[in-house]
Amino acid sequence: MSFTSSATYASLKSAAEGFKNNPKLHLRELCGDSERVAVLATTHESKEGGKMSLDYSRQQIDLPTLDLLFDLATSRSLPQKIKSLASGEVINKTEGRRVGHHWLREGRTGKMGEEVWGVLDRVKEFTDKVRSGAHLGATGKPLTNVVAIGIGGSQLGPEFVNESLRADPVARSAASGRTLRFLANVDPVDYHLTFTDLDPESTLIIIVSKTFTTAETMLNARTAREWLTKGTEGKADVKDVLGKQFIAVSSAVEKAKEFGIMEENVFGFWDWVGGRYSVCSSVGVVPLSLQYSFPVMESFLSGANNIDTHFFNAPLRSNIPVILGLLGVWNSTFMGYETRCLLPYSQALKRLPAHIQQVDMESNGKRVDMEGKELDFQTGEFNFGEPGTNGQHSFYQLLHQGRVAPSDFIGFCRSQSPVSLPSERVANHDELMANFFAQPDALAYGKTEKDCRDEGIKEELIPHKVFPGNRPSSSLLMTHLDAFSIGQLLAVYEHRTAVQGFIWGINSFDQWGVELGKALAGQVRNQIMATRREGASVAGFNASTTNMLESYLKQSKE
Ligand SMILES: O=P(O)(O)OC[C@H]1O[C@H](O)[C@H](O)[C@@H](O)[C@@H]1O
Repeated sequence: MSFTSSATYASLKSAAEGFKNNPKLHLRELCGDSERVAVLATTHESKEGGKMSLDYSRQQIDLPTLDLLFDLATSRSLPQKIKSLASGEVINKTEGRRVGHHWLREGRTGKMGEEVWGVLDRVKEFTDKVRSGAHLGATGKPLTNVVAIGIGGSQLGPEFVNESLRADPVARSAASGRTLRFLANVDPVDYHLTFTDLDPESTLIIIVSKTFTTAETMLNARTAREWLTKGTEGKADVKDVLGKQFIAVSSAVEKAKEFGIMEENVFGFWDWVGGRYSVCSSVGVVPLSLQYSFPVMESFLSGANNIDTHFFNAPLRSNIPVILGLLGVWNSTFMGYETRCLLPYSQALKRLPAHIQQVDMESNGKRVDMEGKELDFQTGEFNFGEPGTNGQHSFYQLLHQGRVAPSDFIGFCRSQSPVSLPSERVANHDELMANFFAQPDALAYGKTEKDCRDEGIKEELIPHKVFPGNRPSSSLLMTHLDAFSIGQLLAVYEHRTAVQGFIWGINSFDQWGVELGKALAGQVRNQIMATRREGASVAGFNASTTNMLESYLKQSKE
């Protein structure tokens, strides 16, 4: 039976209708029910990560709706689908692949332990040698600068983890004297900003590409190779420079070799690791171990594994990724909210929203079900976010008085870098967290006309100062943010995405929607080349593109 013709779908649809414009089901009322609040909360605890507490009492659900959501999970065979993911069935059917990013963090005794650790042992050996100075650049200088060139999943995950670790005391001290930069955009400005102040003799370049065909990455790779060889010209043999300072991470080892990278300099991974799920493979572990040391990355992998185990084993009602995924489906499919926000109250998580944007939108923005049948409902959400408190001074106006965007607030009990001034009423981290606790309530409760009158607000200003409230959010409170808990957080959001895809009945693990634009860009590239080299006139495009392209070719200089 199709998703939308099932009885559970109909019940949830009518439950959602009941929540609209019903003052009795306003969050102000629901949040006052302490019994309900106690049910809509769960905690996952681990020795290394401390507590991860999820409170979803500010979601527009009551207890009967919650039961319906768990019925939906069962009727959509969620437990069986989670099992198929864990056991390695070919669930990415359009690409004929298994989905095994969780195997990357299972440890030596895991299902793919031998293969995974075959690579990880090499990564450890290589990164230890670079960090200790046993492996030097071609002119004998220590390789203290690393540039990782990659885009999409080959950049966003590693960049998010890099930002998250920068202020962690253990990682920070391990990174002392080292720099790690990422180059993603094919825009030459990005290349310029990345390389301009680096010394080629002390720079190690990593080309990160699962396919080793991505146009942007390949052009940046050729450009960086040129920078490296020019910058060391006359000081060392080119072969030696490339052999010691130019390495690759890819699942297409042959292609990397064809590009000119020596086999011993290629760190592989497998086709069962999707690009956007690859940060736990060499994609993340090579650059981040160079920066922060292999043991730090091992701890990150253990954190992700800790949540994999939770996801694969915990009952649905206390399973954090399952609950978050069901809430995602509830808010988008039934309540009709098309957007959602990820709001970490942590500067270290400033790139988490960007990473999860790819994980989620590239996975679940689909138009057909697993069998290729066109869907009669929308899947996926627009995801965006910024760290708090910055977002509060930017787009929260819309969240409070404009459109509704269900939000996930993430906060930590301890700061990575505490600051406390004796002259201040609270420590700086407490000030941050005061906002973490206040904003969800402001969104949920709002401010009524009566509240405004009681405050003595002038009558004509009251409409402007009313907050409707009833804006849903969840809060995730964790003990601290370190390599382990970063891994946990990553896995929570990876699995949330899978849950939503499983419920919707789509393939969350392919991404055919990125291909068309790439193909058209190829046609434009050929035209630009023909015009620049042979003066060929623009042909084969629609009137709009022809006009704009002609204008571009006229105005731009090569
Ligand atoms: O790692 P690569 O093969 O270079 O791919 C880089 C990225 O580009 C593709 O277009 C996909 O949409 C992404 O999922 C992928 O992460």
